[in-house]
Amino acid sequence: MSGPTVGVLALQGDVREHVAALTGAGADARPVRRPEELDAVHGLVIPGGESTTISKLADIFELREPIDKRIAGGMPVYGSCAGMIMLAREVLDGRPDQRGFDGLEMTVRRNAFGRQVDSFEAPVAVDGVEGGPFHAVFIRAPWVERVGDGVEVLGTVTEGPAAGRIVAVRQGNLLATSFHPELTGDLRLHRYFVELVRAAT
Ligand SMILES: NC(=O)CC[C@H](N)C(=O)O
Repeated sequence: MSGPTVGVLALQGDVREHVAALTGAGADARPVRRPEELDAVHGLVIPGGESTTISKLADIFELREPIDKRIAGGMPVYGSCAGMIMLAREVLDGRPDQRGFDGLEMTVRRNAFGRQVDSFEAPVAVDGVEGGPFHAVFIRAPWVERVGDGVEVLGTVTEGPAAGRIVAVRQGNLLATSFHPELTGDLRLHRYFVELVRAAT
């Protein structure tokens, strides 16, 4: 059986890595830059990168409204790092003009881990994903400061100065992680997402 068609929002960020990970996870993966390309996919990944830039380009490429509509219609979306910020209803320490999609009922803090741990790696177990903790890579990552009703916390940092911080969440078909599984060759999270897309299609 061929896999579901999954797009990667290709405005800015590590698009190629997500396309490769999704392909490895069995999806028919492709970049999405135009509304017509969005129409052709059953799920969408918002990559890591720079959320302020992605926000600006989403308006310029006229993708904001179509993406919000697809989210409202139940399309599965997975955001990693900047993608998590783009999927949050509220952003702390964001730029005043940046705006996310109508995504998860949560508040994220941008660049939350601060200078000392700007970039770091830590084991993170994700509920629903078997095989032990992820070797999670954080690069100027956000954390989740508050979750609303209906948002499931799937993973927290378990050691070091950031212990206890929420870094993986899910609300219905929306999934977000502070870290970048697309950079470590661990396909489990992309497989989990591709299954979600398959189930929703
Ligand atoms: N690795 C990343 O995606 C970094 C996110 C970036 N700091 C932002 O605010 O969008």
